[in-house]
Amino acid sequence: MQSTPFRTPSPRVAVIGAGAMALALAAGLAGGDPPLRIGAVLARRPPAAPAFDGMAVCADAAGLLAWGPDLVVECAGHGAMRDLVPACLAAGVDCIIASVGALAEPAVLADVRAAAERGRARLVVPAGALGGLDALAAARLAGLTAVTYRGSKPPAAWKGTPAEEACDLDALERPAIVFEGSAAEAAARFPRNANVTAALALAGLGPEATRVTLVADPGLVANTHRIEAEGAFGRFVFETENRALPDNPRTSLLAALSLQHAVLNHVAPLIP
Ligand SMILES: NC(=O)C1=CN([C@@H]2O[C@H](COP(=O)(O)OP(=O)(O)OC[C@H]3O[C@@H](n4cnc5c(N)ncnc54)[C@H](O)[C@@H]3O)[C@@H](O)[C@H]2O)C=CC1
Ligand SMILES: O=C([O-])CC(=O)C(=O)O
Repeated sequence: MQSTPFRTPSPRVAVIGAGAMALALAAGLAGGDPPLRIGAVLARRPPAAPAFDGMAVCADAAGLLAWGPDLVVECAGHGAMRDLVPACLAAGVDCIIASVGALAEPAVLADVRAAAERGRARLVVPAGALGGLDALAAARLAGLTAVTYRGSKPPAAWKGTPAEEACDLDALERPAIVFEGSAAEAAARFPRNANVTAALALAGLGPEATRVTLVADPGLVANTHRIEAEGAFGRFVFETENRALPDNPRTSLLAALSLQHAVLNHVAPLIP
């Protein structure tokens, strides 16, 4: 038998979405050691970037499933997560998702859970642009008392969001709070900027009790995420300053790398 660095000889990995994160994921996996080529993409139109060359292009969930993936990575948006991921899970295909914010809606979480149970498949929720969720999920087992999150991005990253109603993004001279509330509300109102708050809520205190502050800061070039957590375990503070992807100022490179790591974790026998 041919030797392979993966658990199966040729893992069949597909991606939903062909935007900034899918591009970074495809290029990252193909350039890795060992290289792993994503074989299929579900996209609204055939993607032009060379990173997608050679991939089967699918138009819908039926086409994707007909290609025969053993792993699907969603990086398209809340609508794609809600509409496409349950079908993949119900068909027995494991999924890794970027658009975690969709799970802050209890009905969507229930739907996805039921589909995964029906298909005996696994939904993987990566930390995305955040870090520290392994510690938070472990700490939760002994009880958490408070989890707060503060996410700060340059004004350009908040364009086209409700932050435009909170301040004049083009005229900001100092940091402005554009949202304060629960993770549930943050994930729903900022579907392209606050998926991390839903991942934090799932790992910790849930969508209502996780407190969120979102900030537009003209002094920043990086997307900054700060978590503070307290509970029976003690206390931790985790902060990361993330470079954005070249094709999307809202999305951190670390979010794409987190998906890449989750894919490798799924296909490799051992990965640190
Ligand atoms: N968990 C995390 O830390 C993060 C999660 N995200 C999530 O990842 C998503 C993707 O991020 P980017 O690649 O930066 O966004 P992007 O806007 O660059 O790309 C999204 C792509 O998905 C496509 N798309 C949308 N709905 C689709 C559908 N139903 N079927 C097929 N294609 C569809 C769009 O046409 C676009 O090409 C975001 O919308 C957000 O929900 C983004 C950043 C961080
Ligand atoms: O990439 C980031 O920094 C976070 C983000 O957009 C999200 O959670 O939706």
